[in-house]
Amino acid sequence: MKIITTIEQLTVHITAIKKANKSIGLVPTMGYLHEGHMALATAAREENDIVIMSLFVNPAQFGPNEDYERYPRDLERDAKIAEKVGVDFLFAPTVEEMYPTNGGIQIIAGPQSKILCGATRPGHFDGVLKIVTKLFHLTLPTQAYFGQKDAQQLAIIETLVRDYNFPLAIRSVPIVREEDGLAKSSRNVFLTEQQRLQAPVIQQALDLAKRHYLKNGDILWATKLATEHIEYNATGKMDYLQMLSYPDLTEVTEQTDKVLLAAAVYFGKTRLIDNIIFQRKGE
Ligand SMILES: Nc1ncnc2c1ncn2[C@@H]1O[C@H](COP(=O)(O)OP(=O)(O)OP(=O)(O)O)[C@@H](O)[C@H]1O
Ligand SMILES: CC(C)(CO)[C@@H](O)C(=O)[O-]
Ligand code: BAL
Repeated sequence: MKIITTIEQLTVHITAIKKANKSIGLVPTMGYLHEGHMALATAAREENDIVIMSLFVNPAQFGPNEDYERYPRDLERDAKIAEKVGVDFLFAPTVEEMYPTNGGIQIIAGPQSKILCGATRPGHFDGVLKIVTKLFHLTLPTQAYFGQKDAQQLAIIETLVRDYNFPLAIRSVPIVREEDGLAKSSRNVFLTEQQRLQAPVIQQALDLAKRHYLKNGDILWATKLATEHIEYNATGKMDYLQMLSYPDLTEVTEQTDKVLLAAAVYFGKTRLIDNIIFQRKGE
């Protein structure tokens, strides 16, 4: 595996790969790798000739009072993990390398970005689209891999790619969980022992809401029950727990096929997200 830190080096490799007519699988990450990222890389490894993983804590998607500074970083550790799962190129640029100028041109995400995480993190998805657009242009992937844990992000990136005719396919990978159901996340390292024990309530609550909704069809009641389940069983503070049509992220109606039940909960300063996606009329 080669570690690359500059756009110039990356371009040399991409040009050679394209010339050899090889397919490229891109796995964008912010590093501090865990089994969730490894599942993305494994899927990319199976489906492409060349796998490129990017590792970049993107300042553009963090708000001023968020955890950009304290986000966990460990390039040496990540490089070992990436190599093990068969990544060919690890692209780990600096902020100056990615954002050397600010010409003021922005990519603004649409209505899908104003709710759920976007309501709490204004501008977050604009920052995500900024970096993924750059990564798509720099790596020219045949396919790019994203996790369903960030279901809203996935839906917004799919919209960008569809509406702006990016010549690549978006591949989504199911959520990888700890044995007790907690979704794997780089931010889990920030949890205290007590918070870590409580954190699986998020998934339990989402399951409860799903079962209740499929039985009674009452969204308000299902989401209220699930919210209370978290509030009763954990010290975490609710950000949101909502049920929406997926992937458009609008209100659930009789026409809705797939439903997203998503939650974000603060454990101290650590904000965890999780979701489940299911057929409105049951599997
Ligand atoms: N548990 C998981 N299962 C599947 N995919 C995941 C999981 N966790 C992260 N991913 C995916 O990995 C990619 C990179 O995510 P990122 O580097 O932000 O990791 P993260 O663990 O989600 O970080 P954090 O939870 O702290 O935001 C994203 O496409 C994300 O959806
Ligand atoms: C897609 C991404 C790597 C862009 O910084 C990030 O939002 C993430 O890790 O999900
Ligand atoms: N996986 C989402 C990245 C973020 O929290 O900024």
